[in-house]
Amino acid sequence: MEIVILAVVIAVVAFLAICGLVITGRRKKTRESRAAATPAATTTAPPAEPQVGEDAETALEEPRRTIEEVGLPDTETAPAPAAPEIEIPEPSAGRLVRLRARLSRSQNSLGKGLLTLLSRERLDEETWEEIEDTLLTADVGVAPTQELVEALRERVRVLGTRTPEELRTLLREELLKLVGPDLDRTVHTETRGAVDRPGIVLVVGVNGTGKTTTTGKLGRVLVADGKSVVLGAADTFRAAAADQLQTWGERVGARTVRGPEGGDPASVAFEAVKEGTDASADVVLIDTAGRLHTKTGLMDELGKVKRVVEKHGPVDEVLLVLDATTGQNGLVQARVFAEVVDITGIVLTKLDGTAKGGIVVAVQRELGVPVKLVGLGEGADDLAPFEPAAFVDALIDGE
Ligand SMILES: Nc1nc2c(ncn2[C@@H]2O[C@H](COP(=O)(O)OP(=O)(O)OP(=O)(O)O)[C@@H](O)[C@H]2O)c(=O)[nH]1
Repeated sequence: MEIVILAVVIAVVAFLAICGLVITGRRKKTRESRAAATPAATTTAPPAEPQVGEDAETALEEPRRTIEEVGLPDTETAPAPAAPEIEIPEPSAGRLVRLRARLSRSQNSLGKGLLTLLSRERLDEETWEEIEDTLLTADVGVAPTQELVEALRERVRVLGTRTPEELRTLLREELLKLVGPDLDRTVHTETRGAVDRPGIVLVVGVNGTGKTTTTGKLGRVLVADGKSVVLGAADTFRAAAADQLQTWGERVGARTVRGPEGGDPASVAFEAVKEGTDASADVVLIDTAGRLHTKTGLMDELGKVKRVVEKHGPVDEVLLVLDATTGQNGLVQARVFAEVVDITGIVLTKLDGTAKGGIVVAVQRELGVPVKLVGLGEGADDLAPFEPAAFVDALIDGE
């Protein structure tokens, strides 16, 4: 009997031991699988709220490489920086006709306005006054306006009948007379006489009128005409102006001579002509500074540039750049510059952005110097030789 009891106790103990082992094993498995899931959640999902201070999570960083482990780029096989591409500028002939839409868009009020007034049933005193006002608003200037109105009145009176076609022809002829169809508008880029040096062109004007841009664009016109050009960045007061000019030059393969910022503009101008001569270039274009602080200051600066350059020989062209949108203010600037240097030609920029095309007439009268070039946009080839007939046609015909 005792033996039977002992056997039952052993059996019960053995059963309990087996059950205990199975439960422990299951718990362990559950813990392991939870542990496996947890790290993945902390690395990928961002914390719901940003945490700061001690609560902040430490940034997870990639293992850093030491300097020895970081390889240097293979300089021998790395591609060399591409040389800037040389552009082929558009030929300058006929540009005004091609860009005429730009002009007429902004000048509509002048030509169209005049034709509408002239086509009225009765050309009474009031109408003639309105015609005068239209011309004055377009900055034609007082004296030229009176001349035009008088000439038109007389011709309309003599003509008697007046069809729209006749009126258009009359207006065209009278406007053309004012603009001056016979003035010499050649930009003189060639040396006079048998001298072995490049033509010298000085570009002057108040900063912001488009002087540097015009110098760059003119360089392109000359390159398009088959000439070799050296640019002189004598506007040393603004480093960006020299950079700007150099960029223009690089685009057409023209070299730019520049000096240190704040350096002597005259010495840069002198060097530019010297380099142009040594390189047998056809033309040297010199961009000058136009700080209109005082007339004497300007006179000193520009006068010196001109004098120093003239050690190489006479300057062939002095172009004054004027912003057409500045109206009367442009005329005041023109007067000051004309007292300081002998201007031989005018460049009117931003004619695409103004309805005051009459400034062409006014400024020519003021200085007795022809408009030779006009700026009709910010594009590289938007500088056009000025052609009076194409200009007047654009005023009258509009778009
Ligand atoms: N719409 C229009 N913009 C022009 C024309 N000519 C020049 N500009 C713009 O006028 C701005 C001034 O031109 P710049 O050439 O920098 O003027 P700047 O007189 O040389 O002035 P600095 O460089 O300060 O000496 C630029 O944004 C030109 O693109 C033009 O004919 N039409």
